[in-house]
Formats: sequence, C-alpha cells, structure tokens
Amino acid sequence: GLKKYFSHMSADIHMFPLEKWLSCEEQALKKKKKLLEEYIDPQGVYSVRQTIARFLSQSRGVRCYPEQIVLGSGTQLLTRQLTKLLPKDTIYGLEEPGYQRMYQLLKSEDRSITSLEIDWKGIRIDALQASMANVLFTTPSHQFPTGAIMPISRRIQLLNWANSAPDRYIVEDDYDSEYKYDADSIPSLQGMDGASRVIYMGSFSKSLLPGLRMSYMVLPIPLLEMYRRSLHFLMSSCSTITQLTLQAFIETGEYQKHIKKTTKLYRIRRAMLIDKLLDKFGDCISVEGEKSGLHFLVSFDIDRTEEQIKRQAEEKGLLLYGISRFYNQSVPPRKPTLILGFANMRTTDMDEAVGLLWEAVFN
Ligand SMILES: Cc1ncc(COP(=O)(O)O)c(/C=N/[C@@H](CCC(=O)O)COc2ccccc2)c1O
Repeated sequence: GLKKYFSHMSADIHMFPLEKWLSCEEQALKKKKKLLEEYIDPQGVYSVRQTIARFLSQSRGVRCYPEQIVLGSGTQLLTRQLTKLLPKDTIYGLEEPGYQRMYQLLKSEDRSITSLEIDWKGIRIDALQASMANVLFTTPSHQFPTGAIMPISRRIQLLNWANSAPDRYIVEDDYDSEYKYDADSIPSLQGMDGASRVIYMGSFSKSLLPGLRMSYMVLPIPLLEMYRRSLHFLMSSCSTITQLTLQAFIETGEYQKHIKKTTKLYRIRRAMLIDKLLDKFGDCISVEGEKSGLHFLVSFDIDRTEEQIKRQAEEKGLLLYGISRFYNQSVPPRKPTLILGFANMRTTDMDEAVGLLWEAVFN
C-alpha cells in the first residue's frame, strides 16, 4: 500500500503509553467490575463525567455540570443525537472548506445544510448573517482543515449572532484544541457563553487514539432537558471499560503527562518537517495553519493541479490529500494545496517523505 507519512488521519501508536493504559484498565476493572453487569446511564458513567467536567474546566474553561455531558463513540454519533433534539427544519451552517464527514452525515440525515465562507480568522460573520443558518458548526480552536485560530473578537461576534434570534445554536467542535505551539490557547467559546447557546463537542481521538471511540458533547440545560425527555431510551454507545479506564488515566495524571510529552515531541517533529520542506522547496511553497494541531497546509506556487500531484505521488507510492476534499461546493481557483499531517511522521522518515513529495510535485 501507499506510504502514509503525511497522513492527517492517524495517530502514532508508539506515542501511546500502552502499559500505563493497561494498568489503568486493570485497576478500573478490579475496582468497578460490578458496573459491567448492568446498562449504565445513557450519557455515560456519572463519575467518569465528573472527571471529564473537571478536566474540561481546567484545560478549556468549559463551565458545565457532569449532568450536561453526553459520552458517545464518535463525534458523528453525537451529532446524530443532537440533530434529533433540534427542529426538523433547522438549517445547519458548515464551514467551507470544512469537516466533510460532518457535511456527509447531516446530508445522510436529510438535514438542510448551507456552506459558509471562512477567512484567516475562521467563519465569516457576514456570510453567517447573510445565510439562513440557525445552527452553526464551527472549529474555532484550529479550523479544520485550514488551521485558522479564531480570535476573541470574532468569538464575541458569534455569540452575539447566536443571541439575536430564537432557536440559534453554535456547535463548538473543539477538535485539535490540545496541541498549541506558537499560539497561546484561547479559552472555549462555551466558557464565554452566558445564554446556553453553545453546544461543546470534544474527542480523545487525537490526544489519545481514534480507535478508543471516546468523544463527548456538553449540552446547554434547555437541550439537556430535551435529551432527557426524548432520548432517555438510548443506551450508552461507549464501552463501560473504556470509560472507566479513561477516568483512571485522567485521575492518575497520566493524561496530562501524555499531553505534555506529545506536545514536546510534536513540536519538534513539526519544526523539523517545516524546515526540511522549506529547504527542499524554497519559496515555491507557503505553509499555513501550523500554529496548532497535528497538521498544516502547504500550497505550491507551480503550474500543476492538486489531482496531478496526488496521482504522481501515488505512482511513487506516497498517499497525499489535497484541500479540495474538504470543499462541499466547487473548489474556488487556488494554488494546489496539500494537508500534511505529522502525528505519524517519524523524524527518521522525514528525508524520504520530503524527497517523495518533491518527486510527486516536480517529476
Ligand atoms: C473537525 C473534526 N471534528 C472531530 C473529529 C474527530 O471525530 P471523532 O474521532 O469521531 O471524535 C475530526 C476527525 N478528523 C480526522 C480526519 C477527518 C477527515 O479528514 O476525513 C482526523 O482524526 C485524527 C487525526 C490525527 C490523529 C487521530 C485522529 C475532525 O476533523
């Protein structure tokens, strides 16, 4: 198969503290195995939600009670539950370019969607106001896929938008908020919301492993009441074992240690990769969205299409993704732009990876 050096969709299992995770699992099972006998609360084990609420308050300034947290096996599944709490004729505003799978999920649920323009600060307020959207999905910490970090001023404008008409909500997908390099981390939109307009979504897919399928959403009280009324019959979609292990992993401080260690390692990988790319490609490339997260964008000032570069790369055995895959409407004229992940890029592979990229672009 194709080499996935630049994959933005995979974590590096070698970075995961498997031994510590397994001892947390053993400890959780020994102490709380009784919980496995029954169906637990559909929102997830209460004590696990208490731990997550504390962690969110410390790390992201999210203000919530454990009662407001819903654990789910993936952001998409939680989004499906959320759409069932909102009016059928809700119009969902999604960032363009944005998280395609969310667009595809909402479309598969026959929801009305409108694509909204972004700029280097994230979603554009004029585009949002001109649209008919009443629920906005946005990724303010590190816009997916461009990496834009939304400044406080734009966040305040978003909250004003949400408070200026009934039935408006902002879904803050705080994906990729764990890894900050040059930018100081800006507290969550949810923490600034005083009027129950923000639904906060997060995931352990990037900070731990996507295979754990541990994601969560924080519902404002009015939606929580609706959840309790209309979705109380649901069973929790996350394994109780994974929930209890995660709780132990956070409570023993292993999670915080892991984030510190991986941030240091990712910071080195990211800096080395950008240096090597600039050495090799010089001023025919420009890098953006590299201030946080586990990927950045590289656009090429050459007369080739993204498709040609992708195909040429596949000839050389290298998997690449272009920015085009994140557009729901037609891709506007722009320089060929690739999304380059570095979470799974070992420093020993970098020279080969950059060499293959060079051949894909120039041969
Ligand atoms: C905007 C956004 N929000 C949430 C998620 C996470 O969803 P969850 O795992 O269901 O909680 C992703 C995953 N996005 C994935 C790429 C999507 C794509 O390009 O198609 C990338 O996910 C990972 C990247 C590195 C390491 C581990 C995972 C999301 O891009």
